[in-house]
Amino acid sequence: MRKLALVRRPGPRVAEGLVTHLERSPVDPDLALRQWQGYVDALHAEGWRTIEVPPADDCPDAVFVEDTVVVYGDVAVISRPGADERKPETAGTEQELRGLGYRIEHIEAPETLDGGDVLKHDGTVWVGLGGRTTPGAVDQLRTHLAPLGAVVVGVPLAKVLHLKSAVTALPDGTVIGWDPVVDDASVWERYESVPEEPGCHVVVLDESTVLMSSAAPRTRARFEERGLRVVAVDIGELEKLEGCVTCLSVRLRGAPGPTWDPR
Ligand SMILES: CN(C)C(=N)NCCC[C@H](N)C(=O)O
Repeated sequence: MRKLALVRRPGPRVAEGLVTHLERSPVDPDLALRQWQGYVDALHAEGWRTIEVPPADDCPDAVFVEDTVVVYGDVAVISRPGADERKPETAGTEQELRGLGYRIEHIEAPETLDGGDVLKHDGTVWVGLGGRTTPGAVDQLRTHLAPLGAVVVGVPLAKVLHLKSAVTALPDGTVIGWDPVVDDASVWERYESVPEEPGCHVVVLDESTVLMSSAAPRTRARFEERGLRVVAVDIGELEKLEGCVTCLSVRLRGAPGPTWDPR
């Protein structure tokens, strides 16, 4: 697996980020930046290289770079974020992925899609249909990804911001979720619930390693019991803005395109 990820450092207005399903609590921008740096350092320590997307400092939520794109194989589908404040965030991501040789597609108006609603595993792409992503955008995504063999499935989402606020997948494909915010766990053949909300978000670093929040120690212990190695990071300031570990990067694991330039 190629270990390369896009990240975007938090801007000066990060504390003004959107909150939808949480009570707003004060965010310390300096601590948020240090925690983001800790996340990036953890990726580097695990052998990942990172590329910083140019800042979008007028957009408080720009650090949640995952929401700006869906990358599958050599295609990058640039999102059209559901929140108007976030729409300008996509330009920098597009510029970076175009430079890397990805084939660029777009979610077109009036439809909207946030990358945080998209969970991929082994050829299946589940897309949460909640407050940010529309059914028409799921159809557009299917049009772009079906030629690559992906099966794109819309799933209900009412209780949280994004699909990946509720569920993510372990390296073996087991989907893990925090039951109180999962609308319909029967969507997944292999589903397991975890005991803590921040525990349902993992970033797969390799076949036996996951990155997760340090705010879920009981879930961490469970993952370790099943033989996974866990890298835990404190991203508390970003969690106050409904962020999680997945939102802070776009992992570029797919097959390189014909014009791929590893830089
Ligand atoms: C999987 N998740 C949760 C994400 N990919 N993104 C989180 C975005 C949070 C931001 N304050 C917002 O409201 O847009």
